[in-house]
Amino acid sequence: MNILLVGATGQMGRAVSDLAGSEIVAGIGRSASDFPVYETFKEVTEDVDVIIDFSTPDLLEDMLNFAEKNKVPVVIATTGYSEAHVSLIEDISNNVPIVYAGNYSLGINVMEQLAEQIARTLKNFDIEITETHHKFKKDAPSGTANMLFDAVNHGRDGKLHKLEGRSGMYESRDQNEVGISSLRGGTAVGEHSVFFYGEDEIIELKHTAFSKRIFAKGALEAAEFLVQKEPGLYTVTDVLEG
Ligand SMILES: NC(=O)C1=CN([C@@H]2O[C@H](COP(=O)(O)OP(=O)(O)OC[C@H]3O[C@@H](n4cnc5c(N)ncnc54)[C@H](OP(=O)(O)O)[C@@H]3O)[C@@H](O)[C@H]2O)C=CC1
Ligand SMILES: O=C(O)C1=N[C@H](C(=O)O)C[C@H](O)C1
Repeated sequence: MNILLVGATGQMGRAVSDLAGSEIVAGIGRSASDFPVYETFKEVTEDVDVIIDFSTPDLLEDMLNFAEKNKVPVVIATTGYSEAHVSLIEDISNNVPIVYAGNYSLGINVMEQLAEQIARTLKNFDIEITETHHKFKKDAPSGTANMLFDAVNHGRDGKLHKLEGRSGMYESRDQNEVGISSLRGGTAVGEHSVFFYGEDEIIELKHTAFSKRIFAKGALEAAEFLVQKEPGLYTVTDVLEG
């Protein structure tokens, strides 16, 4: 594969290039690397089979314009998108194949399915989500916490709503709220828990990432999957199922 790596010299960009080596033919970023790194998409002249993006929402529009114009599939791993950004991803996926996920690890994608199943079965349990990341992370809640919310909300037929951080006075807990708490510090790679609180019992589903390598590996597998595919919006579960 000839890969264009967006966010090439960031923490995740370096994890991807360490694994992919010479498959990275160019990057988008603001520092130098072993391969050509451009600040804008219009400078890219290399033949590209697939784009892998670990960068910032600010680059989304230019990246999707480049992908559509050159008919190049895209693996989107960046988080922190607005609803308008997500609509744009959905629109462009009518013309180019896209995998879009807030987390490319294997474990989180199975955890999503388990969380949905527990939410559906234990209808009266209160649900809370926590996430912990390194001190450099820019967005909160994490993309993964949002995915886990979507999973439990699906299990409760769309009746749930998010409460991002609690502060102040409350009469009582709204049965349909899901509190999402974000912790930031040090070098924490990524920890996510979904708690289900019942009467005299608690279930905690917990995932801990010990390296950034797992996300890079998952994104590269998604890229291999995508180069064969028709336009559409795909998930990591689609990648795992081949
Ligand atoms: N889906 C998943 O599995 C995962 C997703 N992520 C997500 O990936 C994204 C990147 O994470 P991470 O690598 O830790 O972050 P970094 O801040 O380390 O990397 C972001 C990179 O994007 C570059 N960049 C930012 N703005 C621009 C711009 N306007 N033009 C060109 N380059 C730009 C930065 O350049 P500069 O250094 O010069 O600012 C930096 O190199 C985040 O959204 C994160 O949440 C992370 C891990 C896993
Ligand atoms: O910024 C990170 O580091 C991570 N971001 C993703 C997220 O927002 O969920 C995935 C992973 O947890 C690491």
